[in-house]
Amino acid sequence: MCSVSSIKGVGIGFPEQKSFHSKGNYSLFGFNFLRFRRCERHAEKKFSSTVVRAAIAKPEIDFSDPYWKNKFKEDFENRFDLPHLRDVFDIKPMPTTFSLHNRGSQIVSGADLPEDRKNGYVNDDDRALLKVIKYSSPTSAGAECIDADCSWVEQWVHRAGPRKQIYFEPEKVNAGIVTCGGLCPGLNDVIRQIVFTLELYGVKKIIGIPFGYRGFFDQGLPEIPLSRNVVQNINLAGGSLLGVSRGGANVSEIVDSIQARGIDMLFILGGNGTHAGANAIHNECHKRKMKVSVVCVPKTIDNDILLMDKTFGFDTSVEEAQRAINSAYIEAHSAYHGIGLVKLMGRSSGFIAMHASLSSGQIDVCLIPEVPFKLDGPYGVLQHLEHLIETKGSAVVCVAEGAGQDMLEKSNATDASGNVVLGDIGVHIQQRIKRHFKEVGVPADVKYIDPTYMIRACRPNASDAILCTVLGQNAVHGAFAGYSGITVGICNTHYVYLPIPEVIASPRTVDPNSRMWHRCLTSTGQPDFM
Ligand SMILES: Nc1ncnc2c1ncn2[C@@H]1O[C@H](COP(=O)(O)OP(=O)(O)O)[C@@H](O)[C@H]1O
Ligand SMILES: O=P(O)(O)OC[C@H]1O[C@](O)(COP(=O)(O)O)[C@@H](O)[C@@H]1O
Ligand SMILES: [Mg+2]
Repeated sequence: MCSVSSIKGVGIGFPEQKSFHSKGNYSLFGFNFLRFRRCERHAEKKFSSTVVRAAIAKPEIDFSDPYWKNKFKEDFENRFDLPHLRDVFDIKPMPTTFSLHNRGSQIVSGADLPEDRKNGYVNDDDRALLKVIKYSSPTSAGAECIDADCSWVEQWVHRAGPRKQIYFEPEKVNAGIVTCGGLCPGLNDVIRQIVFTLELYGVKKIIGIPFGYRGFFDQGLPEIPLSRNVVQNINLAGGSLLGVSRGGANVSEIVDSIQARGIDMLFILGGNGTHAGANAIHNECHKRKMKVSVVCVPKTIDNDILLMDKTFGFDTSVEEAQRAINSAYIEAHSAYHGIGLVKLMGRSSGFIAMHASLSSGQIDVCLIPEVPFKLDGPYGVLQHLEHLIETKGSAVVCVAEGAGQDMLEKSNATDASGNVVLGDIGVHIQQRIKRHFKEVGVPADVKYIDPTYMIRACRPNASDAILCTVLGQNAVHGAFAGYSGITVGICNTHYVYLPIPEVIASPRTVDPNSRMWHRCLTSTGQPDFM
């Protein structure tokens, strides 16, 4: 039995938390050194929409212990151990039907492969290194240290890919796919690859659940049968073939619906909220002794999922944002004392704004949620804009939607998923700029562009399309390998499986001490606005 009382859980609040806790003058991984088992780790999760409470205890490491590194590694291995159907069921694997040797319609099972084609499978013990930089000191840029000396400790995570042995008979599999949250370029590409790969294993029954978690219990929403024919061209359009939605996640009702439909492999595409729901679904299925594999594919243009290089759709959004930035730049440069202002998405993370600013090379001021700023005063944004108008004759500002929320009136309103409804920082800054220049008697021509929905409704660019392909295929391999409660990701260019709680303990945010933020500041030339 899992005992909750044995764990001291620390609430990890959305969205303010950083991915790493700060302790003393060096940053310390938020790792749990209590060695509780996986079921315990999940037990204390309370799923409210805006707060995910992960049972992550504050690390108490005895650095005087000569074996602390070994203990750390052992603990890390335990935490990143992947939940498996074997943990709950007495099941035996069978040789895979996923062929590395495809001859047209003839499927060659893994067992019958010729010798020279048998080394294409990933072993359960294969690992990828999660952290690849050895920081020599806690003061190194972006340093993520465990101890005061920033000692090097290997952290390995599980490699994704097809296994030689599988835990489902493909002919009997009943697979479901659902897309939740907001839109993101590449959703259709992932759906398409999941369907293709399932069919390659030999799966005959694949359904799409319409409009996110809502589709599980809204009787008026029929499920969508999926096959290679149905999904063949869906990657040519943005959006999701299945539709998306926020809110309405009642885990017990969803699992009732999974049970009633006989789904035994569920692929869930979504962001941190969706992952929290997916983990709850995974736990509930296991509690009810349902042999269901729940596998997520992280979807968020905000790029706010922990541990991975990036999420699909992010690159595309950054690229799409260029068009808005370029328009703002042209407007600003063509006007007398022109000021262009672009608001980009990013609820609690400024990745899109930072990357779009950097790549465009046209931004003078980039404002993100992670870095506080003032509009007024000698070091404020407005004063700097005055300086830019005086010296350059124009200026372009890029602001992430979650930035500067402290200067807006709080409404306490939430959306259907429980996400805080943000004040419109773009409109606020636009008004403040206009007012300021009027007050100081300097003419300024302010043009405000809000392309937020345009940057996520498009189809993915080539590199995102490839990422979607690999993630979608790996999601299916993970389910056949018998894992559940996992998500797929790319870490240091390698594809991996990660336990869901580890990637949503807090939203991933821009580290103001990172090289990337410093590069952004170097590029914009902006001062500190505090
Ligand atoms: N903590 C949670 N537990 C269970 N379900 C959740 C949780 N947070 C959000 N959800 C559900 O997940 C879905 C998507 O969440 P949302 O926050 O809108 O998007 P995203 O997954 O992109 O962050 C919604 O249906 C929402 O009700
Ligand atoms: O208007 P909507 O659909 O709520 O979407 C707005 C939100 O979508 C996002 O782009 C992405 O959020 P999700 O990852 O939760 O889908 C946020 O940056 C933004 O606040
Ligand atoms: Mg979210």
